[in-house]
Amino acid sequence: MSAEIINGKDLAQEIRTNMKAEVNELINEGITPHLTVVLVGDNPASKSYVRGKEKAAKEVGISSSLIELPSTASEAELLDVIQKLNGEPSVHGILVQLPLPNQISEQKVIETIDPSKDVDGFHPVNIGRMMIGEDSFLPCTPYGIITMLKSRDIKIEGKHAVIIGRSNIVGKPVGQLLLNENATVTYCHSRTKDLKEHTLQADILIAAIGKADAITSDYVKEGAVVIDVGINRLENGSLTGDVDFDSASKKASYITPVPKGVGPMTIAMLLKNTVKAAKGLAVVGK
Ligand SMILES: NC(=O)C1=CN([C@@H]2O[C@H](COP(=O)(O)OP(=O)(O)OC[C@H]3O[C@@H](n4cnc5c(N)ncnc54)[C@H](OP(=O)(O)O)[C@@H]3O)[C@@H](O)[C@H]2O)C=CC1
Ligand SMILES: Nc1nc(=O)c2c([nH]1)NC[C@@H]1CN(c3ccc(C(=O)N[C@@H](CCC(=O)O)C(=O)O)cc3)C=[N+]21
Repeated sequence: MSAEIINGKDLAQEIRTNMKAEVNELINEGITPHLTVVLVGDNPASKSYVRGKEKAAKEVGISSSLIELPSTASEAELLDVIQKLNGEPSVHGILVQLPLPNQISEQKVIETIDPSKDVDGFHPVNIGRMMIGEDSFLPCTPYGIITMLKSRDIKIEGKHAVIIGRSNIVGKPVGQLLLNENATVTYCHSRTKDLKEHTLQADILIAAIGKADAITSDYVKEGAVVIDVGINRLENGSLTGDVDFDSASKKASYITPVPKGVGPMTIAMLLKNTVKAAKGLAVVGK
């Protein structure tokens, strides 16, 4: 079988185009959705992601601003910035770019963001609400993955989804969203014994480990849907995923590429969450 490619770049473009009218309506009502991104330090990958987000926001009419702190910034300084943004009514969404320098606790930062402005969906209130199936801000990458599956009418209910990776921002929440959609979910991680034994059972295989081209066709069941979350920069400057695209696409029924796969969808879902925040639709407590 030769897999059909789910192009996240094109789908994200379609989503942005469809969002414009909704944003315009809000602007006509006097509400311009506004996203503030906080970037600590000068990690080139983070800077490039932030630029991508600003460009996408502008395209749909969402205004955005960037607050940059030096890599030496203290935790107290960053928490102070977040508290000010929490209290600023014109700011609807707050995103603190991860990873943060070692002197700053990521968890403390995430917990300081007002859950009703947490457009990343990382705050424990949003994670908890997602877990019990209540309305919340969904984490952007998992939300993007579900949107990609639904765009092709790929059935999730009753399917066996195997997730490789269990981070709080990708692996765990994508498994939870698939469970909410009635999949049977298996999580694999670095301590999993015999990874292949699990992945070869997957109807839907999600790779989110951060190891270039690690998941070859040997790990893929014939006809599986393969979602590649990995973003790995090679020495020659090119980007590649966690999945060995050429071999895996010979067995998969659907596959997502890198680049032009999950990455652009993550940004599109961030914009959706920002509009949701601006509409005051986030019924999340503090
Ligand atoms: N496309 C997008 O929008 C996004 C892409 N990414 C990319 O996705 C990838 C994963 O990101 P993230 O979740 O933050 O990464 P983390 O490093 O936080 O987590 C990696 C996970 O993979 C597991 N793992 C590592 N090596 C193996 C292995 N050989 N076999 C099985 N499991 C393994 C780890 O296990 P253990 O828990 O035991 O250590 C861990 O759970 C990265 O390439 C990142 O750049 C991330 C966010 C958004
Ligand atoms: N608070 C926070 N929220 C995040 O959502 C977050 C974060 N921190 N830290 C880093 C990761 C990574 N991430 C990506 C988003 C889009 C692309 C993306 O659009 N990639 C393009 C390629 C871009 C290029 O060429 O450089 C693609 O895959 O086609 C990649 C990576 C969001 N993250």
